[in-house]
Amino acid sequence: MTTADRVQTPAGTVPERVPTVVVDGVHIKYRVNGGRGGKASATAALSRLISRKERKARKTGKPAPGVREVHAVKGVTFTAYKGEAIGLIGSNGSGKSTLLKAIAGLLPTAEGRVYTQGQPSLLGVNAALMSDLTGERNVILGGLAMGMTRDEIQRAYQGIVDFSGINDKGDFISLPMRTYSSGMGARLRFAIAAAKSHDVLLIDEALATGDAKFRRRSQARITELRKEAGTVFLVSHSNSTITETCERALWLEAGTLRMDGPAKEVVAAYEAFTSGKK
Ligand SMILES: Nc1ncnc2c1ncn2[C@@H]1O[C@H](COP(=O)(O)OP(=O)(O)OP(=O)(O)O)[C@@H](O)[C@H]1O
Repeated sequence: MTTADRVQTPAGTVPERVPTVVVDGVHIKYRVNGGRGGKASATAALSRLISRKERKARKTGKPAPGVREVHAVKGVTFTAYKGEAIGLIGSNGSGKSTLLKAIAGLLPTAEGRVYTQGQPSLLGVNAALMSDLTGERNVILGGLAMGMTRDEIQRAYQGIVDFSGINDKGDFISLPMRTYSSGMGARLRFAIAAAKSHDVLLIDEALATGDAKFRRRSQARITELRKEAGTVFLVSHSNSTITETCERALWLEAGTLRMDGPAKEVVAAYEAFTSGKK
């Protein structure tokens, strides 16, 4: 632990801040096949797969002809600490979801490193639940995917259903998830993820689709999760959700970190930027 990890409080005590996520000069690039002049056809793609140029490009790390590169995150650096809830804000396509996926270990970095303490869990709008299975089966599936035992899931089951509010207006939990509205699906996914304590919980827009009552429940649960020793990251386009849920915010714009600081200050600067853009 270095002195940089300790903060001098006004009372003169020096509490230890435990870093949970360190993002160090991270660049993330996507490679997209296809583009112009029929090069995106299946035949062209297949021939590229076996072409010498492609193989050579892979060796040199440069994109092959017909492969476009999207530089989504450009040299982002920050440290997150235990007990923090951090909001990620920024315009569409600024790299928020990409950064979250990299912290979750789902995307490789082109440059730089991501270090995490403990197991990161990404809760996205598209979290891997099965739309043909009932909500009930998905609660079990989601619980198992998070490493819970069947007994633990059974004990948590009613709490998850109540938290999600899925059954508030009838017995929807026994219907396939494909019959749910996007808000209902997002609420169930959040309720499943919130049933367990996480070292690092990454939430991508899940709260935006809920109604006011559900948002209040979620905010209360996020506060508890932070107390249970975790770090929470929350991507949202709702500035009020960010200021109500997080005390720190990171503002990404075009892949770079524009600002990192107290959520209220960062959101105010971002709002000034977006209103000035109109
Ligand atoms: N699978 C992908 N393949 C290629 N490019 C991608 C892919 N996913 C995202 N991108 C590109 O990476 C950049 C960052 O996208 P990302 O989804 O991380 O932004 P975001 O800030 O989460 O956006 P939004 O607020 O619209 O959800 C964009 O230019 C986007 O087009």
